[in-house]
Amino acid sequence: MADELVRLDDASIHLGGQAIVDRVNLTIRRGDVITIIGPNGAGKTTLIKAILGIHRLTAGTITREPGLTTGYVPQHTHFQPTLPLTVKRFMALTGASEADCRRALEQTSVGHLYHSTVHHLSGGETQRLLIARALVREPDLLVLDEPAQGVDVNGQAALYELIRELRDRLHCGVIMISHDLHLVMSATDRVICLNQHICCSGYPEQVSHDPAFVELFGQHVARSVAVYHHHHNHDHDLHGDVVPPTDSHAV
Ligand SMILES: Nc1ncnc2c1ncn2[C@@H]1O[C@H](COP(=O)(O)OP(=O)(O)OP(=O)(O)O)[C@@H](O)[C@H]1O
Repeated sequence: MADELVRLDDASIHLGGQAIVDRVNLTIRRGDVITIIGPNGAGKTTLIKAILGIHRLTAGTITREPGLTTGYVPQHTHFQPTLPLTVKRFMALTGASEADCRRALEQTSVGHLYHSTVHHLSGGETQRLLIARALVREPDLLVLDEPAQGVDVNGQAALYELIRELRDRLHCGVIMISHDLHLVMSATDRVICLNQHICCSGYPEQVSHDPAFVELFGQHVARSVAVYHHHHNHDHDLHGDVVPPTDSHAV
């Protein structure tokens, strides 16, 4: 199918004799922003490593678009504190040209930090630097493992906004793992709830009402996510005043 970047059919990964990922079916297309949620140890990182080709499937198939390039932001990046490392040097380690490094840094709005030391960056700046590194090869698919970790709440919303902007500007696909359920529900097109197998998946609002989601995250979380992702039950006129909904908006 057109724009299909990666397709998993009944994909399983067994590690140490256990099914860590169990018969997952998933298609990622250009333009998608897909978020994987699920409890600790659910196999989320293992699944995205399979998408990247780091883990081999033990059953099922994975099909990648020929010539697919991926950009990856791993869950843990440790900067050695005893080594003074500048943003410039960190980006140069990718082997990309200075122009490409600078372009990627501009794309994540941290171009002004080119000569800064990586240890002095804030949580949000660090994550933007890591996304910039993943962008230097102009990936078809951006794979992000908890991109908002270490970022304050306002910064998290801005980061998810950036990810959507990058998807629009670069016309790539995005698959990410997140634990920030509220932000996920507002910033993603499709949610996959993983607990070895896919418990439920779909548009954020569908998923938040799914019994499997409620079972995994509890009534309280499900209710708060559903409230957060509310429908407007009214429209506004040209002056901003509230008016009854038109038929096309009625829910
Ligand atoms: N090489 C390995 N051999 C055996 N078990 C492994 C291996 N790698 C990971 N696991 C196990 O697989 C399970 C899933 O790990 P994974 O990191 O994919 O989970 P996760 O959903 O990303 O978790 P978290 O949200 O805590 O990051 C864990 O129980 C982990 O201990």
